Amino acid sequence: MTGLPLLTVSGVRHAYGPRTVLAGVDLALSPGEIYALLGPNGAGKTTLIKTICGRIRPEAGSVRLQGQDPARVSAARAGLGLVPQEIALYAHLTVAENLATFASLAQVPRRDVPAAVQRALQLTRTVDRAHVPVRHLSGGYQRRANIAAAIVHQPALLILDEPTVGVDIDAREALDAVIRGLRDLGVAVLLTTHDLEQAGSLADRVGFLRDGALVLEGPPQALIAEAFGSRMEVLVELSSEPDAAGEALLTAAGLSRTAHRARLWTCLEADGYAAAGRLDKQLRKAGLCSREIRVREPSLHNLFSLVAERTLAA
Ligand SMILES: Nc1ncnc2c1ncn2[C@@H]1O[C@H](COP(=O)(O)OP(=O)(O)OP(=O)(O)O)[C@@H](O)[C@H]1O
Repeated sequence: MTGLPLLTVSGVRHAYGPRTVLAGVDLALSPGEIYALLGPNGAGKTTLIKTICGRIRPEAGSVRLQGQDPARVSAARAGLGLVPQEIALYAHLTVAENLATFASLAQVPRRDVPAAVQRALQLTRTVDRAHVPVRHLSGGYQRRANIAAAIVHQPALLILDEPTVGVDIDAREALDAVIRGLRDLGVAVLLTTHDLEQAGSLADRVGFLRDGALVLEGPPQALIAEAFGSRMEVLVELSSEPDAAGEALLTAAGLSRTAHRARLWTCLEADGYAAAGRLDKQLRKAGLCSREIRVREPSLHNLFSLVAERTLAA
């Protein structure tokens, strides 16, 4: 992270009818910084992105990109590139044809278009697919081609809405490498994601949006250390889904169900390994079979649960 903020969002408020979605959001982003915006479904992430892009005018507060308001000044909008959730490319055109089209739309001078296309292909590692129609590309290549289209005019800020949707695990590393490469060139990157592994490994800072405000913000490892200290996560994977009595027992033992799998239960303990042994015995005695008990360092998943459950100390 270097220099003064490139993007400043101050006290932004927005409502859809009676429903307030953004209730005073403050956010600053510097050149060469990756910021991951996290939050449950419907938290307002996409609305905030639309506001930053100038597509929604906030009812209160302000957005400034390089000192200008993107909702009013088209030159400010030229300073950003957006990769939406759904791939937004011409499916029948090749990657290079798409990039040339997007370059022209972004008013790159005609003589500079070939070099701009080449640069975007190289930065997104899509040179080998330059002459392939987009509809024949894998999900990972389509996403990178969409990033290429968003950066062909060399914006200072790149915004990615859910970049890992439709991208398989193997292609994610390549995607992350492209995002890091852009960051290293000084591009500021703002992304929304439900992929907490990606956010934890990629972002310089994360921000949790809840109830229309950023309730927690900072470097992921520092936030995790601050929230959990030296506690470890104990994960219990049961052989089968517990019945009501089993659930009561697990809850009484201090475990809570993970969001994604009914058989996977978790708790945070100061004495992680000893606690795992204790739990194992306790569960066996009660007739609950665990397939595996793991002890690991807390992650953004734990922090996300903590924030979502509003149990974080004020
Ligand atoms: N055009 C609209 N009119 C009315 N309500 C809307 C509109 N767009 C979004 N909403 C509502 O505003 C809330 C925030 O939506 P938004 O898409 O910003 O959330 P999000 O955090 O991006 O969600 P997700 O993670 O599911 O993409 C949701 O309750 C949504 O239903």
